[in-house]
Amino acid sequence: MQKITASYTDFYQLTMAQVYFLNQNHEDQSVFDYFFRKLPFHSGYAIFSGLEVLIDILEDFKFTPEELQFLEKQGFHKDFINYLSDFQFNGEIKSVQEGDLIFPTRPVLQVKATIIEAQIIETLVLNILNFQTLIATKASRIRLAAPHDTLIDFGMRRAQATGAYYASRAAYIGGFDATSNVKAATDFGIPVSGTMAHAFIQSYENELDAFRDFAEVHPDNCVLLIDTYDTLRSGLPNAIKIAKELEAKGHKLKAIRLDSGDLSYLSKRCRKMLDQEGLSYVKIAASNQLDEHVIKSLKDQNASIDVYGVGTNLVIGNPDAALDGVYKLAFADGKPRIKLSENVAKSTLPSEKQVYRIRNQKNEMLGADIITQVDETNIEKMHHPFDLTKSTTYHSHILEPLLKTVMKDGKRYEKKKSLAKIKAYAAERLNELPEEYKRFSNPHIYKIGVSTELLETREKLRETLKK
Ligand SMILES: Nc1ncnc2c1ncn2[C@@H]1O[C@H](COP(=O)(O)OP(=O)(O)OP(=O)(O)O)[C@@H](O)[C@H]1O
Ligand SMILES: O=P(O)(O)OC[C@H]1O[C@H](OP(=O)(O)OP(=O)(O)O)[C@H](O)[C@@H]1O
Ligand SMILES: O=C(O)c1cccnc1
Repeated sequence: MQKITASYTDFYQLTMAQVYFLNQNHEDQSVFDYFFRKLPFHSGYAIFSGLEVLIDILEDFKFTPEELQFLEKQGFHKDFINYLSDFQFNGEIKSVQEGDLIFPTRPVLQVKATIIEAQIIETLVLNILNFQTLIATKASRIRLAAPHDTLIDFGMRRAQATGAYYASRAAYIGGFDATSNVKAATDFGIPVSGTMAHAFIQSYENELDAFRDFAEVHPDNCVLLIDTYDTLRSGLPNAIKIAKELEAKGHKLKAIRLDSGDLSYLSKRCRKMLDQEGLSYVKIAASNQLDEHVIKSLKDQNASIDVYGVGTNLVIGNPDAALDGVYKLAFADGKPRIKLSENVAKSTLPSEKQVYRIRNQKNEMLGADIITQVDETNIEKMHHPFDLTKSTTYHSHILEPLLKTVMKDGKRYEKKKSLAKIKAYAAERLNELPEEYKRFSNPHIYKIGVSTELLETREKLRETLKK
C-alpha cells in the first residue's frame, strides 16, 4: 500500500497549526482523548482495532518535499513550511491494548504532545482507529453467530476501494480465519484462501470439464462452486463425480460452495447426497450477502454449512458505515479543558485520565469501567457520567488499569504485537464478557462511570465557563 505521510490530515489541522506556530504557543503541552459515543450494530461492546498500524505510521509521519511544495502554494507562511519540513511526532500515547473490549464515552487512547503535533495527527488517529474498530466489531459479531465454523473474508471487491486492506486485518482480529485479499494476507500474515468464480465455469463448454481441470491443478485444495447452472441437478452430481475421481488418485475434494438460493435447504440436500456417496469429509461452504443475522438464522435452521464466506456486509460495516469516534482536547497549557454542549452527554471530560476495568476478588469483570484523573488513588465511588443523582460504590474490588504507554518520545514503547497475538487477546477478552452483553437484541448496557474527583473537576470547569 502507498506509504501514509503527514499530509494524511484535514486541511484545518494545518490552518490551526500555523496559528499556534506564528503565535509561538505551538509547543504548549496538550492532552487529547480518543473515544466514541455510540456502539455500532446495536452491539453490547466494540473491539478496539488499528493501534499497531497507527503506531507504525506515527513513527515515520513526515511531510514529503512534494507535500511541502503543495502547502506553500496554498499560501502557508515560509517559516511555517520550514517548521513542517522537520515535523515529526515526538509525543506520548497511552492506549487500551489492541483487541480489548471498548465501550462508549470513555477514553480509549490518549495523546500527550505539543498542541501542534497532537492536532496534526488527529485525522490519522480517527481515520485508522474508527474504521478498523468498526470492522473488527462486525467480524466479532459474525464470529458470535458461528462460533465453531470457518469464516472467510470475501469483501475486497465490495469495500470502499483500498479500505479492504485494513478491513481484512480488522476482520482477522475480530475472529475471521482467513481472507481472499492477497495484499492484506501478504503484508499482515493473514491465512489466505480462495475457491473459484462462476466465470471459470462459464468459460468451459460444460461444468464437469471445468471442475475436472481445476481438480487436476489443485487436487488438495479444490473447492467447487456448484450453483452456476443447477445446484442439485448439475453442480452437485458433477462435484460428486470429481470427488470420486480425486479419491481414485489418492486426493480428497475439500469442499463445495453454494452462492445462491435457499442456503439452508440446499446445504441439507447437498450434505445428504454427499454422505450417501461416502463423502462426509467434503465440507460445504456458503456465500451470498451474509451477515451475522443471516448466519444466525441459518444456524437456527440447522443448515449444514461448515464455511461462511462474507464480503460486503463485513467490510463496509453494514448497516453502520462508520464508528463515531472523536478526538477531544482535555488539557492544554497547564489547565484542564472541556467542551460544553447543550446536550450534557456531549460535554467532554477534562484532564489527563486513566480508565480502570472493575473486577471482583475472583478477578471477574463486573461490567463496569471507571474513568478517573490520572493519578487518583482511593477510587471507590463511581458516578453516572451525565446523571449526577446516580452513583455506585464498589468494595473490595480490583482495578485493572487500561490505558498503558504505547509510544514515548514519538517511538514505540514496547515490542510490536503480532496480529496472531492481538487476535488471541481479542478472543480472550470477549470470552470474559458475560453472555448478556453479547446477545443480538437489547444487549445489557455496560456501565461507564466517573470518579468523584473527575466529576468535581468537570463540574467546577462547567460552572467557571458558564459564568
Ligand atoms: N435459508 C435462508 N435463511 C435466511 N436467509 C437466507 C437463506 N438462504 C439464503 N439467505 C439469504 O437471503 C438472501 C437471498 O438473496 P436473493 O434474494 O438475492 O437470492 P439469490 O439466491 O442471490 O438470488 P439469485 O438466484 O438471483 O442469485 C441472501 O442474503 C442470502 O444470504
Ligand atoms: O455477497 P458478499 O458477502 O459480498 O460476498 C462476496 C460475493 O462475491 C462473489 O460474487 P461475485 O458475483 O462478485 O463473483 P462471482 O463471479 O464469483 O459470482 C462471491 O461469490 C460472493 O457472492
Ligand atoms: O474465494 C472465493 O470463493 C471468493 C473470493 C472473493 C469473493 N468471492 C468469492
